[in-house]
Amino acid sequence: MQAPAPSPDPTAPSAVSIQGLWKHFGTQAAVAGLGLELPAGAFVGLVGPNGAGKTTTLSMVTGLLRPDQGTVLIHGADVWADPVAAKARIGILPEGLRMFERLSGRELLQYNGRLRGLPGAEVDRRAEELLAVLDLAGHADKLVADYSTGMRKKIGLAAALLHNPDVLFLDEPFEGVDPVSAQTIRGVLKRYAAAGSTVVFSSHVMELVEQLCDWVAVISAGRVIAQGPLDTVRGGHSLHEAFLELIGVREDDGQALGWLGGGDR
Ligand SMILES: Nc1ncnc2c1ncn2[C@@H]1O[C@H](COP(=O)(O)OP(=O)(O)OP(=O)(O)O)[C@@H](O)[C@H]1O
Repeated sequence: MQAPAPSPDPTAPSAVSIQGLWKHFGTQAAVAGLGLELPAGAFVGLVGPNGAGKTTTLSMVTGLLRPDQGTVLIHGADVWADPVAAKARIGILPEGLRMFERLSGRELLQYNGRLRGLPGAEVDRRAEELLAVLDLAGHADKLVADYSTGMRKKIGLAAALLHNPDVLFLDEPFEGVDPVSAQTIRGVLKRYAAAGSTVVFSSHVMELVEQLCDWVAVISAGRVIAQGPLDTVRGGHSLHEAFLELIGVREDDGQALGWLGGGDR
């Protein structure tokens, strides 16, 4: 049986340190002074309602979108001042990942491995292991263009893990993934985290976050409104209940949609 992941030490230096992060789109502040400290070795769930700013935050934290203001450190390396050092330590599975569609799954991993500066033989060894563990060995020579949604998530995850990063960021890794593939992805992530690496993923599925994560950050309107160990954030309730409470669920005023489902057409 696999050993449980060691609990993160909140006093250890942060794996990810975000301070005063801002991003405007036109006049709208999508991320509004967001701050976050994530301990090394934590399995972090980033939750928040639609439009809260999770994807925008992850894009800025991983060097894909330039912030208006603020700093992001990955194990002390500044993502925007020292991108080469910071990016060497991270793996990313973005939402709606665009990939080289005319490469096969195996070629995509070989290409990514060489980009990361790994020796060819090591890339081949790791790629074959990842393809096998993620149940993609039988599809390794198929073009990525012909992969299903779940297969795309899995090959994207393999590409993000190939250089064995210290911190892995995943935006909605389970969206559109069937239960079998989800189980495979969960297994790989747990194994990765059990070895002391840090995982940060966004999700709307509270049950999944409760199952996997030992650390949670709740984002609303571009800010962090709660962060800490899972048990502290949910405070004796389910995460679902705590989330609704923190966000402040809007009451139905009883007036809207009065026509819906009635006899009036
Ligand atoms: N490129 C863009 N141009 C304009 N507005 C944007 C852009 N990207 C995001 N936004 C806006 O910023 C806000 C935050 O969006 P973001 O995608 O970060 O939220 P999210 O928490 O990931 O949402 P969801 O859970 O629905 O994926 C939203 O109001 C969104 O409309």
